[in-house]
Amino acid sequence: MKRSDFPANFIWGTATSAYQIEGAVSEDGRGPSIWDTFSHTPGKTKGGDHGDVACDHYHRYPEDIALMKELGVNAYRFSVAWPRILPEGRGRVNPRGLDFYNRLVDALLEQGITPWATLYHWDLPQSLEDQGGWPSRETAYAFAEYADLVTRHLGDRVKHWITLNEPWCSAYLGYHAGIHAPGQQNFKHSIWASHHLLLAHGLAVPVIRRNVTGARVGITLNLSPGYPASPDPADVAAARRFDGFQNRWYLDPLYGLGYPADMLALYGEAPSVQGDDLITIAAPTDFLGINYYSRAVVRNSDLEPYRFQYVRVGEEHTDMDWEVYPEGLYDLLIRLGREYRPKAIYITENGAAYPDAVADDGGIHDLERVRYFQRHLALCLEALQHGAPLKGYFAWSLLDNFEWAEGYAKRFGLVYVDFPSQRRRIKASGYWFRDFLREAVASS
Ligand SMILES: OC[C@@H]1[C@@H](O)[C@H](O)[C@@H](O)c2[nH]c(CCc3ccccc3)c[n+]21
Repeated sequence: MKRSDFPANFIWGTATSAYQIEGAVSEDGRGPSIWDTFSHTPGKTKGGDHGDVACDHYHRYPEDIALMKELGVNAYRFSVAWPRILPEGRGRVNPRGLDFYNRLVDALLEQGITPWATLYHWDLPQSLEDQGGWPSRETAYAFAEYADLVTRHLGDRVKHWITLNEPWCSAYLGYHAGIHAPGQQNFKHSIWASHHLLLAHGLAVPVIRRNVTGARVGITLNLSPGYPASPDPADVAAARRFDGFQNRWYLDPLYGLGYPADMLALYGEAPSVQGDDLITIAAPTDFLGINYYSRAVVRNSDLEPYRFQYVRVGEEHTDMDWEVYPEGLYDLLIRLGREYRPKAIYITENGAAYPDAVADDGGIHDLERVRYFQRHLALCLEALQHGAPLKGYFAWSLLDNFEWAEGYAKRFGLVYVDFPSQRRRIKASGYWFRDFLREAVASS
């Protein structure tokens, strides 16, 4: 499989997010986010890690753009930090926050790299959380105001916009599982949060289109195909519930189907839908972003409210203990193409954590990660050849970075970061990706 097997206009990129790489959390007027609060709360992140410095990208972005150039990517997916732009979430604008993204975008364009901006990658301004956070409908309106401000300032140069990164994570991990910021464990709040996140997306789509000539707008979802652990009908039903919990709860409203009836019945908790919300949420988009890492295998369980249990399967697992299962990406792409018929699909994240180390020769020989990329790209190609509307691929991630609750212990980068010195080193996977993009590799 080689680059020229893909369409000539296929987008090849790397992805990051603001809180995971920027650092400079109190510089140039940035306000606190829920991840500043959460990561500084004892016990919430591995080793008490936080994003205060991270990859110091706020200062080192020219060097990081040079790395993207060396890898040969033609696009870069980053996120805009809401608390840099509006330190209190709404109202007072921080011009130095906007200036950073102006500098970043101009530097990318200068290198011929197309900027793809995610408006929200989990760093909700703390003051909005203090006023209710995503369980409050007001936060959806605040997001639309934020989207308006950012796209008015960057929309002349940034044409590709992703409203939200993974609303499932913000709602479920943040408000029910409690393992992500703000760390609540309240099922009802997580359902309300999911609705207000989708509403925020729907409110922002027309705002972005109004502000950006030629805008291409979409949302990024973390989707996982669910497989029953056995042919037992109870396990098959559990897999359907998993699919509703992880995938259909978001896909159905976004594609005009409303919330899935089986899940509404299961939850017994209706989202706080008002008026035309479902029409707003189903605003037509230009693409669907998918973050794919692995599949789920589940069996039946009495565990309320989802009533499924994960089953650990497979021979190969990454450092996150996620099964390496590229076939799941193929199945997912084919299903989405058939069932939801998005105009275009971009893999906005795909990658793997492995315990990378600098070898005696100074290299990082992450051959497992090379293999992970090769296998997943091969299945992307197969899905594309079988009709999936796949138009691009962003590797997660450009740099080793702050991996949320796992802190800096989990490395996903094509580029190794030695955090004490901030020195970057391209890993074997980075060189492989570079050669793949240059078409210098022998076709495998
Ligand atoms: O965990 C690797 C990446 C994160 O670094 C990204 O910020 C985030 O967009 C992202 N999503 C997923 C899949 C969903 C997930 C995220 C974190 C923890 C568990 C599941 C994996 N990743």
